[in-house]
Amino acid sequence: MSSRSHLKAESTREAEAKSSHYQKLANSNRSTGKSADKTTTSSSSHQRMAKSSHSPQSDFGRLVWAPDEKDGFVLARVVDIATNQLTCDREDGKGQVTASYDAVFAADEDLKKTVEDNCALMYLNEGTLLHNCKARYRKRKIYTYVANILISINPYEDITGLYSKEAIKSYRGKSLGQMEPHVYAIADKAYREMRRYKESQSIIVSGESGAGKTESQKAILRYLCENWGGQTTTIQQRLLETNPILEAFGNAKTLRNNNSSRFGKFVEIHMGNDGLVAGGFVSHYLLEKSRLCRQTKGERNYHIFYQLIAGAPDSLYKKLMLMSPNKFNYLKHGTSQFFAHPTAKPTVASERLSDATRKSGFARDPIVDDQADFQRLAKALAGSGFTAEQQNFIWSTVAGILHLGNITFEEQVNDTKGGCKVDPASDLSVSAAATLLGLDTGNLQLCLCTRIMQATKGGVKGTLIRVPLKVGEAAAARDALAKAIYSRLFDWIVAGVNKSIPFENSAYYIGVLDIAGFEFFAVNSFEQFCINYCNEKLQYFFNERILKQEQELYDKEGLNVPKIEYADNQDCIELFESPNGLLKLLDEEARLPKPTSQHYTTSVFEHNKDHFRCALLRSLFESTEPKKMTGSKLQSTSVAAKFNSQLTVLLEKLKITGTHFVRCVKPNAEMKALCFDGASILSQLQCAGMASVLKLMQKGYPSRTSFADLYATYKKLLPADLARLDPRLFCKAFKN
Ligand SMILES: Nc1ncnc2c1ncn2[C@@H]1O[C@H](COP(=O)(O)OP(=O)(O)OP(=O)(O)O)[C@@H](O)[C@H]1O
Repeated sequence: MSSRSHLKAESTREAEAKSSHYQKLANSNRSTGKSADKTTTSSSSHQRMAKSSHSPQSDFGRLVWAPDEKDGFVLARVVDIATNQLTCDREDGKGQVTASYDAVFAADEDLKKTVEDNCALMYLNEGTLLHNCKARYRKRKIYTYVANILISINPYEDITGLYSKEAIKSYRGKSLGQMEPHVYAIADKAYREMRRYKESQSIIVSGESGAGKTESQKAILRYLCENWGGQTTTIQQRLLETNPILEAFGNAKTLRNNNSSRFGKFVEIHMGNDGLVAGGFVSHYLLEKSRLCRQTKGERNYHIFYQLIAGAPDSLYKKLMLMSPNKFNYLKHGTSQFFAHPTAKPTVASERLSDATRKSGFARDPIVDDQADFQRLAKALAGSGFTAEQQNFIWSTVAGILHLGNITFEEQVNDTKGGCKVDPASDLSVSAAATLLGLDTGNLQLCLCTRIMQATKGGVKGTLIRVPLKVGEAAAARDALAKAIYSRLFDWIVAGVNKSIPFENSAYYIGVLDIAGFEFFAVNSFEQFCINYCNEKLQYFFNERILKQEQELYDKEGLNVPKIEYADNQDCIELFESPNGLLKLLDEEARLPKPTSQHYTTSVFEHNKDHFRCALLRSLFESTEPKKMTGSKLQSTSVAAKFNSQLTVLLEKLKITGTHFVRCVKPNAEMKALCFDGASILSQLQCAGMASVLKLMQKGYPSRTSFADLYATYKKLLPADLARLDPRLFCKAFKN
């Protein structure tokens, strides 16, 4: 479990952090097998409870963290103690707070401390965690540990030297806690454990949109490539170039993040037996397709469209028949303002600019620069082995999709079947789309205005019939075609990227999972539904790996630590996955001749109305066998089913690797540098399971050291008889 080097690290820490905690949850994933040569020690101070639940009278006049809607917690002094609640005077003079005992946490001991690992505080709870993170964040220290889980709070500004080459070198080979908390330290730990245990590792980076997941993932990738890139620079260069490629096609400006990844990814960095980077592999999940045809006000389509318009050389621009973003239906509903780096002087020709860019200039962002990013993308594609012909195919397909979106339809007045035809005003768009997508213009027109049906009765069974589409249906078919082309293009590009970073010589890998976090919107899209489901699964994995296994270890070692209750979300996962759950019913609905949201929700409620009540009883009667699909209208795998099976594969991978967690936090909704919105941050930390971890640490054994280290410390002072014992037996004797 813990390692020798962690104890060494302790001596380099500040006095206040004396009881080193870096190791506590340390690889609780190893708690069963590889912990045999480890033991635990406890710091008795941590056994004291923080809450004011003990001896109420002694709490009178005490400084506490009291809940606050805006700041999460405020400092306050207990002035009244009632049966179920406390009343406190706020220290900022802004009145009183009345709250239940459970919601108030002792503050007096740790007020002036800021510690690298939150577990080094006297009281481990949400109040002290938030305070510690805030105090550190003010000093531009964005990283804090809770045990060996890293909390990373987005600074929204470049912090000098934080990711420099020197920093990369300085973390190499250092145990967690020897250096300031950093995502590099987590990457290094993963690397060392991969080598030590000869086992692949995963780093799970989570957090809501804009929290900094992608930037963390990139930092980890850079760290590994820079330190263990090996002799040949090609592979590491290609690995690093996956980012501009994936971001161009899979990232977009949203209201929450100018460079939001609209897909999930698991990037494996493969290492050979020599410990050097040997290749890589990117798995991607659930690209948000709805964005392709329509964007929320203030958001954009995928970066590639703007990059191409802003950055394509004149000849390519003409060949692709490009225009200003305002002239494309798939771009003009969102914001079509171009982006540039704050210091850049873009040279985009004025006819390419959108009205918004002409009026307000370029939006500035250090990460998104449409014109320059096009050059970067072309270079990255070439570097990743995409030939000139393949690149042209990509540009043509992207432009073809834009022209496809400009095709509109009108009713066929004389058509008795109520069919439609392509609006003559969009003839040019049809021919441009057909040319660029390599299709026949007439055929494209026909396919957009009709659908093919196979007769199942009457006439000659099996005959294919063309059924005319109404205007709305044809528009929907056009959008579906655009989305299908784009998502297949994305798959093809990722496959090409993977081909460029082969990993035949791989012994193990370090996988970095960057997947969008929980989000809650007034109207949740299907994609968000899937993402939330995925997050429930990951949270379950976190609970199992960190909370459950840690408690099992305490049980196994007979440590008598009281059980910590944590929110078990198995119920919620079953609601998605059970034979009558949300996913299965969705597939069934899609197979109906006329599926409706109303019918779907009704059947979900009907089948699951008692879901959270009589789960046990129901399980006695229910078959766990999934229902067989019979004579279906829908032959292909649904998006939900595909995502579900991808998720199963992913979780299987995570289960057999050592895991490390980076919890990213978005500090404020305005994307402002160093602005700490306490309430929102607290809620993110709670969702990430940090409150439960702290509870466990408070009651459990946050400090650990190996038998070997304890033995080495005391050996010289002991009589020869005892010193002869092997470390494990020695520790046993020592304990008794
Ligand atoms: N460590 C950092 N230092 C400086 N700026 C950062 C850092 N991390 C994130 N940012 C800023 O925050 C923005 C959002 O970060 P990022 O794209 O990594 O978020 P995300 O969690 O991946 O969001 P999404 O889920 O929407 O993809 C970045 O574009 C960058 O401007």
